Amino acid sequence: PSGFQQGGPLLNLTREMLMKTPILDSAVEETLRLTVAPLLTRAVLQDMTIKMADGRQYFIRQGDRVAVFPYSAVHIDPEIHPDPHSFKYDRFLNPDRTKKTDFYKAGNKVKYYTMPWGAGVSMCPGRFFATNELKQFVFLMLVYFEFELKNPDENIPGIDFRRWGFGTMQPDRDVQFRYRLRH
Ligand code: HEM
Repeated sequence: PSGFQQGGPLLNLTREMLMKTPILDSAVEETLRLTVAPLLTRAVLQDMTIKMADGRQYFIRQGDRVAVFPYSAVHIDPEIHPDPHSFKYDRFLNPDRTKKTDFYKAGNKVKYYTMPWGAGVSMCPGRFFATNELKQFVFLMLVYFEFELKNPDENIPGIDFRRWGFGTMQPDRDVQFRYRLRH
C-alpha cells in the first residue's frame, strides 16, 4: 500500500464520492444481473396458494421446500431485459443519468427486475458493504493503473454454468491483460 502512494496521488476516496457514481452504479448492477445466480430456498411453514403474475396458481404444502431461481426467471428474461446476454453498462441508467427502475413484462411494471441479493427477510445484509467494495476496487484500479488487453479483439468470456445456484459465478476462461502504474 505505501508503495502505491510513492510519487502518486494520495487518494481519499470518501463515501460521499462513492454515492455520486450513477454510471458505475449501472455498470455494477449490470454485472450482478449477468453473473449472480443464487438459488433462493424457502421452507413452507403453512399450506398456501402462490399466485403467479400470469394467473397460474400453485398449491404448496406445509413441509415443502420452494426454490426460486431469479437468474432465469428475471435476469435473462428478454422481455424485461432486451438482448439479455449482452453487457450494457447503461442498462440501469435513464437519459438524465438517474437510476432506471422502470422495467416491464407484458405491459406490467416489474418490481423485482433483478434479485442478486435475494428478497424478503433474509435479503443479503452484506449488500451495501459488497457494493462499496466492488466500486472501490474498480475506482482504485482505474486511478492507479493503465490497462491494455493482450488481445485487442478479446470477447467477454462466458460464465461457468456449473456454479449456477451458488451465488456469484466465475468466467469460463481467463482474459490476459497488461497493466502498469500510472504514476
Ligand atoms: C456480491 C456479493 C454478495 C452477493 C451476490 C450476496 C448474495 C446473497 C444472497 C442471494 C443471499 C440469500 C438471500 C435470500 O435467501 O433471500 C445472501 C444472504 C446473506 N449474505 Fe450475502 N451476498 C454477497 C456478499 C455478502 C457479504 C460481503 C456479506 C457479509 C459481510 C454477506 C452476508 C450475508 C448474510 C449474513 C446472509 C444471510 C441473511 C439471512 O439469512 O438473514 N453477503 N447473500
